[in-house]
Amino acid sequence: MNADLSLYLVTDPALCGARGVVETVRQAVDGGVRIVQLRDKAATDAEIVDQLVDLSHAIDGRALLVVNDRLDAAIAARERGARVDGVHLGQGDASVLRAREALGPDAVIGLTANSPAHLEAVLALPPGTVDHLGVGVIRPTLTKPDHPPALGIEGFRAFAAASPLPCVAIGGVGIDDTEALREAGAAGLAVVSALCAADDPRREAAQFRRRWHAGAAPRILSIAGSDPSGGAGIQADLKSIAANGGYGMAVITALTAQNTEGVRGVHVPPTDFLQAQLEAVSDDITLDAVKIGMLADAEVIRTVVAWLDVVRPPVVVLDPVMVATSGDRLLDPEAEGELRRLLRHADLITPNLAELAVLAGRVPTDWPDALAAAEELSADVGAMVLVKGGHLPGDEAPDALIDAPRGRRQEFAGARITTRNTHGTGCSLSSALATRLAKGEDAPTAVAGARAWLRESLREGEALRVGRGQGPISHFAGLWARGGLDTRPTAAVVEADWWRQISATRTAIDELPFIRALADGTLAREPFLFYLAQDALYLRDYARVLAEAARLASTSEEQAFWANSAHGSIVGELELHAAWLTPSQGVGAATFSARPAPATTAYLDHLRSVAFGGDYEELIAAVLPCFWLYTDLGRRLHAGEFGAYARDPRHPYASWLATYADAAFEEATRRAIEFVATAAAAAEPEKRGRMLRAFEVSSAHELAFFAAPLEGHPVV
Ligand SMILES: Nc1ncnc2c1ncn2[C@@H]1O[C@H](COP(=O)(O)OP(=O)(O)OP(=O)(O)O)[C@@H](O)[C@H]1O
Ligand SMILES: Cc1ncc(CO)c(N)n1
Ligand SMILES: [Mg+2]
Repeated sequence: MNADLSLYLVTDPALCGARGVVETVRQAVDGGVRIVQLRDKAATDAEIVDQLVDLSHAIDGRALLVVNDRLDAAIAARERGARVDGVHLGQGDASVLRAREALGPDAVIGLTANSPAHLEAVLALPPGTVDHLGVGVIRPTLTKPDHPPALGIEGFRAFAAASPLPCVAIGGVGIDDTEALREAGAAGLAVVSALCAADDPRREAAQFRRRWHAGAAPRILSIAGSDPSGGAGIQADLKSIAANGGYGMAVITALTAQNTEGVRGVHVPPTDFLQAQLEAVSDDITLDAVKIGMLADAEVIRTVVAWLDVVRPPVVVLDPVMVATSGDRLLDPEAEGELRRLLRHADLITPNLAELAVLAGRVPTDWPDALAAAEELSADVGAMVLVKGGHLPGDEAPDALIDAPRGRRQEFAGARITTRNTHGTGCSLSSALATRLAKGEDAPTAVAGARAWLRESLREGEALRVGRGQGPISHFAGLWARGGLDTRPTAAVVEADWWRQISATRTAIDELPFIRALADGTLAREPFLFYLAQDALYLRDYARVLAEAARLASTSEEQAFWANSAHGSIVGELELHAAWLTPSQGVGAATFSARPAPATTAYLDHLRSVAFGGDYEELIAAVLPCFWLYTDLGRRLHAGEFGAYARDPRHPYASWLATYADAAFEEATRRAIEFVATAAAAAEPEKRGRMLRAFEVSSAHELAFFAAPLEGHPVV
C-alpha cells in the first residue's frame, strides 16, 4: 500500500515519561504524525497487545499504526478489534514473507536496511512483500545504542538512490535535518526523541510537518460531481485548490448537465468505476487532504466510506452538498441517512443553513440558534463544523467555525457582496479550506484566509461574463491582478455593463403609468404638479450634492463640470419648474413649499450619505442616473418612441419635455458618463463594486420617484 510516511513516530516508553506513550502519540498525531510505530523492547507480548488496543483508540484512524517486530502481537491485537496496519521488522526479526502472508496485501510492512547486502536481499523478495525501508542511522543516537556506523545525509542519499523502495530516514533525526533529508530523497522522517521527549509533542510535530511540506504544494483530491459550466463541482474545486496553492486532483462521483441557470440532468456512473478512480489515485499518490462534495446517492457514499477506511487521508473536508445554488437536488433524499455515516470521517464539515438543518435534525430559528445546532452536530460527530451564512437574509454574510470537542467557537463577520455570481461558492470554499489545512494552517487561520480569497473572487465574478443565471466566482482574480494581468474593464465596458445592470429598472420606468400618461398628454395636472413640486425639492439638494462633487474633484476640469451642473440644476431646471408651480413669482420660497414625499426623502438621504461619506468616485456614480435616465428618456420621448404626440408643440407639457431632449443636457450627460466610467475602470474591484451599487441604488430611487405621483393620484 502507498502509505504516507512523511512523519513517522517511533515510541520510546522511557522518553515519553510520565505523560505516557498513548498520550504522547495522541498529541503527536494531532500535530501531523502520519505513522506510529510502537517499539517497546522490554514489554511482554501480552503488554504489547494491550498497548496496541489503546493506541488504536487514541489514533482513531488519523494515522497508521505499526508495531516493531512483534508480528504475533499484531495479529492478536487485530483479533481484539484494534486497527493495526502492519509491522516493522529488523534484519534479524521474523520473516517478512510470513508477515505479508499473515497480515494480508493491504498491510504496511517496513524493513530495516542500511547496507548493500540488505538491498540485494530486498531485491530478491517477491514484489509487494516489503513496502518501505527504514534506513539509518543518520547520526549516532542513544535511543539505539547498538546502531551501525552512522550514514550521515550523504550516505542516506546514496542508499536511497540505489533503493527500489521508499526510504524513511531513522536514527538521530532532528528537526533541523528536515530539509536536507527531504532533498536527499527521504520518503519520510522517523523520529524518536525529538517527539517523545518534547514538552509539547503536538507543536513539535506540527513544526516538523510545516518544514517537511514547505515549498511543496499540498496534494489535494476532490471527490465530487462535475459541473460542465465550470463554476461548481470538481471544476470549481480544481480552480480553488490551484488558486490557494495546492496541486488538485479529481475523482468524479457524478456527471451533471448544468449551467448557471440550473441542473438539467444527473448521471451517476457505476460505483466500481468510482472505486477504480479512487484507488488509481491513492495507490500512487500520497494525499495531503481530501475534499468531498456531491455524492449523488447511498451507494456512492458507501464506496467513498470504504475507501476512506483504508486510505485515511490526514485532512478530510466534507461539504455536505444536498441542493445546488439553483435549487436542484444533488443528493438522493434517501441517502441523507447514509451521509451521516460519512460525518465521522471528516475533520471539517461545511454545511449551509439548509444542510445544517438536515444534519442536526432540526431547523434553526435564527443565526444564534444555527450556531447552537452546529455545536450539537460538532459534539455528536467529533468534527469541526463551519456554518455558512451565505443564505441568511440581510446585508451580512457571516460564517462560524465550531469545534465542540476542543470547546472553541469563532465567528467571521463580513458584509454581503452584491453579486449574482454565487454559483459554486460552497464548493470553492471547502476546497480552499482543504488546501489551507493541508499546508498546516490551523482551522481559524485557514477559514480567515479562505474567506478573504473567496470574497475577492466573489467581487470579480461578474467581470467573467459567464452565463445568464447565477454566474461563477472568479477563482484567479487575485492572482491575475497581482500578476499584472489587467482584468480591469475599459471605460466603454463599464458604461455598457452598468447600463445593462439597470435594464430592469429602466424597463419598469418605461412601463410606469406616470411616464405613459406624461408621453401621451393624458397626465392630469395635479400629479404633474405634485411631481414638479417634489422635483423642485429634489433639485435644490441635488445641486448641493453636485457642489460636494465639485469640492472633492481632483482635476479642475471635473471640478468645473460638477460646479456647472450644480448651477444648472438650481438655476436652469428650477426656473422651468417655477414657471409651472409659481408662474408669476419665479424661483422662491413657494417653489419649495411642498411637503417632501417619502420617495423624495429616501432618494436625497441616499445621495447625502454617499456625498458626505467623502468618497468622490462613489459620489459621482450616485449622481449619474439623474443625468443618464433623463437624457435617455428625453431622447426617446422626442424620437416618438412613446407616441408622436410627445413631440407635438401643443402637448400640454411640451416645455418640460423639451428640456430633457436638449442638446446641451445630452452633452453634459455624455461627459458625466465619461468621468464616472473612467473612474470606475481605474478603481480597485472593491471600490468599483461600491460605485456600481451606488449607481444602482440611485436608479431604483429614480423609479420610485417617477412612480410616486400616481400612487394616490389616478390617471384621468
Ligand atoms: N453575497 C455574498 N457575499 C459575501 N459572502 C458570501 C455571499 N454569498 C455567499 N458567501 C459566502 O460564501 C460561502 C458559501 O456560503 P453559502 O451559504 O452560499 O454556501 P452554499 O449554499 O453551500 O454554496 P453553494 O450554493 O455553492 O453550494 C460562505 O463563506 C458565505 O459566507
Ligand atoms: C456538481 C456540483 N456540485 C456541487 C454543486 C453545489 O453548488 C453544484 N451545483 N454542482
Ligand atoms: Mg453548497
